[in-house]
Amino acid sequence: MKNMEIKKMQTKILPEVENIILVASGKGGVGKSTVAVNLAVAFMREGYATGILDADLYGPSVPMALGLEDARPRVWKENGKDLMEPVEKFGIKVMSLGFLMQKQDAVIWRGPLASKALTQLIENTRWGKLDYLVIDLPPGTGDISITLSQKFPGARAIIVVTPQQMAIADGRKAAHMFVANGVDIPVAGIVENMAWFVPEKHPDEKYFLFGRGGGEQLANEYGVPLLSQLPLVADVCELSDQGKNIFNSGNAILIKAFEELAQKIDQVKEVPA
Ligand SMILES: Nc1ncnc2c1ncn2[C@@H]1O[C@H](COP(=O)(O)OP(=O)(O)OP(=O)(O)O)[C@@H](O)[C@H]1O
Repeated sequence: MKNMEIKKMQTKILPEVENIILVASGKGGVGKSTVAVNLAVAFMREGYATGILDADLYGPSVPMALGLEDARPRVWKENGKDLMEPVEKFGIKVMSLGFLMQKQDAVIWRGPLASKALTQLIENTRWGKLDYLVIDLPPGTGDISITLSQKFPGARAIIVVTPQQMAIADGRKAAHMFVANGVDIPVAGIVENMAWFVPEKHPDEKYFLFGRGGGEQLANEYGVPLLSQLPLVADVCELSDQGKNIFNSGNAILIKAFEELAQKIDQVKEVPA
């Protein structure tokens, strides 16, 4: 399919969004939401109008990572439809099903219902004009991720993995999801999170706690770039617990890594034909 046709299909659903980046992982806990949130902030800092959609219906962690647990979007009716305005934080527009649920609610929808709820969330949110919409997918390769990938044929994906071999096997499934099931989403590259640990008092030492080379191996297998290797830093966990982002940390390595990640993704805007 030609670039223009792909763009046109995407345009129908979100006409005012220029670029969609799907952030995926083969399994939970690898740092997918952390990467999605901080990538969105990095795009905003590059001067782009940016939004983030938390599509992880079963464990929406974006509101917490942004300190927005109690936020509620403005909702109004138009032509019988409930429309919503995203919540703003750090200059980015944020939408999550978490905003519409009580904290103790557990989402027990099965696939088709969950996909329908998400579709409504996407279509009824008034994002306004955006250069980038970052979508934090649920972990794994379930219905929601596949439905969403089919909805946005003009999107690009990044896959977050940790360096160990087991994680690579999961990352491979995520990468495969974007080329199978009638989905044809280009994988922009791999992000290896928790690649190594650097003790604060010994910044020259690197400890490869979870093995090494996994991100590179997956990137080579799929012929895509290894976009970034992010170290394991205690700050990350503490910051997200406090609703802060990497750019509040003063951690020069992480700040540079996210700036470069946003710039690399931005350099290759065109969808390959
Ligand atoms: N580079 C890092 N260094 C230290 N802690 C990290 C790093 N990346 C993520 N974390 C922490 O690991 C935990 C899991 O991260 P996160 O919620 O982003 O993972 P996830 O892949 O989105 O998981 P899930 O899909 O299950 O929600 C969080 O507490 C987060 O703060």
